[in-house]
Amino acid sequence: MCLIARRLCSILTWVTEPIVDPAPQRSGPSVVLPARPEALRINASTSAVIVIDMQNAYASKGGYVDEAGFDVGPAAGVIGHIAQVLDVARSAGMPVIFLQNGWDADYVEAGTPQSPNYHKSNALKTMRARPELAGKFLARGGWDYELVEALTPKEGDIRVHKPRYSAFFNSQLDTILRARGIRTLIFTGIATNVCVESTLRDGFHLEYFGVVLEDAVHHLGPDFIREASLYNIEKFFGWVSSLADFRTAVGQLPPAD
Ligand SMILES: NC(=O)N/C=C\C(=O)O
Repeated sequence: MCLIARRLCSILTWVTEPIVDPAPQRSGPSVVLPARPEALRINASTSAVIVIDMQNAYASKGGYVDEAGFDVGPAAGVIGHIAQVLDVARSAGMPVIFLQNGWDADYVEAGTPQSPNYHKSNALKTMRARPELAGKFLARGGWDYELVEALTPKEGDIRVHKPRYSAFFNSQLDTILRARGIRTLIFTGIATNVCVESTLRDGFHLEYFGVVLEDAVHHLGPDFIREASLYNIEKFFGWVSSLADFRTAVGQLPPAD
């Protein structure tokens, strides 16, 4: 009943609210993606799916966030939802960009005690508190840093390394997006309230239109933080949509060659 009401609400919003168009000069077919607070017009060449940090560190038992005491249980469902988003995007020829969070194996990129990251990173703090874990978390080349097997990139997908929460900081992301004329970023991944939100916020300041698919992300912390993050995004920084609406909308685009 609740689901039907939400779906009805999303359709009504779509019909009554204006449609935001991030790339009015585009050519070729486009579709309307229902979202809160307004629907957006998108197409395959000016949009990209951004997959934030779907690494063993964030989504697997025995990875960093599990060892640091966060709940990774819901990540399994999110992996399945992201896989569906990626299938739909690839079929339409929409770029898929995987972000991977972490540092070099010697942790030079992680920073010294003069870096806030050294003090706030729960990966670094957990390794300092438990020396038997030293070198295990988020080091390039290790299992923890790798993407979960179910989301192994396919031909044509792009991988981008990032050393801080925002994927725009000290990474190639902005250059890669600009070189392709991408204006709209469809966000999936972990964590809603940390790297997803940080990246969407920085994207907002760089003039990107950020849309979170609310059932293809997972948060770190209590459930209220998910609500707070989605509220912030819907109200101030971007738009909130869902896997079902993405599938229905983007599924109407012609298949990629
Ligand atoms: N991917 C993330 O949202 N990461 C959050 C915390 C961390 O990397 O320590």
